[in-house]
Amino acid sequence: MTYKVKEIFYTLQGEGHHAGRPAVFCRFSSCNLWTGREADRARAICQFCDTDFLGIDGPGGGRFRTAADLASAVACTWRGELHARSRPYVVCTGGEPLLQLDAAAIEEFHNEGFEVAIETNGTRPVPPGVDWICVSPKVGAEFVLTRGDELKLVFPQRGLDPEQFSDLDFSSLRLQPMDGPELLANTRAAVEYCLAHPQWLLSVQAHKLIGIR
Ligand SMILES: C[S@@+](CC[C@H](N)C(=O)[O-])C[C@H]1O[C@@H](n2cnc3c(N)ncnc32)[C@H](O)[C@@H]1O
Ligand SMILES: Nc1nc2[nH]cc(C(=O)O)c2c(=O)[nH]1
Ligand code: SF4
Ligand SMILES: [Mg+2]
Repeated sequence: MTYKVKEIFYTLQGEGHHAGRPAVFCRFSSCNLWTGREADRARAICQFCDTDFLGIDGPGGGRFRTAADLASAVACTWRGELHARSRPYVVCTGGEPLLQLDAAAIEEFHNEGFEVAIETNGTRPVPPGVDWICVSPKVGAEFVLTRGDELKLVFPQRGLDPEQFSDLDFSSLRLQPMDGPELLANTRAAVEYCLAHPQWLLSVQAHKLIGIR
């Protein structure tokens, strides 16, 4: 299996439950809910995406012929010291990582000593072995991943009531204001929602505020 990867970089997780945690981000190319081309955005199922995931031309990106090659590139990107309190951490994202991430890659990440997290839109099943599953459902897309660790809902989405999701089997529920022209209003609405529904915690995209990737 060849893996197509847009970029691999070391930064802090900016979002959700693990915000602030150092991680290697492995951004897989392509998504099943948008082509990634601006010309197609208005017809896409997911229209608010904040990410360039097209191609393999980002820092550390490329085609990796084997799972071991991919894991080795991720391991080379980790810059933290080894410490008993924390294992190296890789966040598999995209695009939609579940179009490519398979059991072999997860096993090789583990062999390199990594804890493996995923950011997914919830339309595909997760192979076994992933240590932290963060699901972010999109209105109009199928939704098969009804359990995981973290449900991170971009808010607001037209026709989507967070309470549709609050009884599902996730230990962490997050509302993340939709970035874009309405970010300020969306943030205010998300704050109000969390104040009234304390089962939901706010997720701000901290990396954007502090100017890291
Ligand atoms: C770029 S996506 C890649 C992973 C996967 N395709 C997904 O949608 O979960 C990573 C995270 O960014 C969130 N996201 C994308 N665009 C956003 C935006 N405009 N505002 C806030 N969050 C956004 C997604 O919902 C997801 O939680
Ligand atoms: N710092 C940082 N944190 C993130 N958390 C989820 C991200 C993503 O694009 O999946 C992301 C990202 O792109 N950068
Ligand atoms: S599902 Fe994720 S990667 Fe795909 S377009 Fe939406 S936010 Fe972007
Ligand atoms: Mg991002």
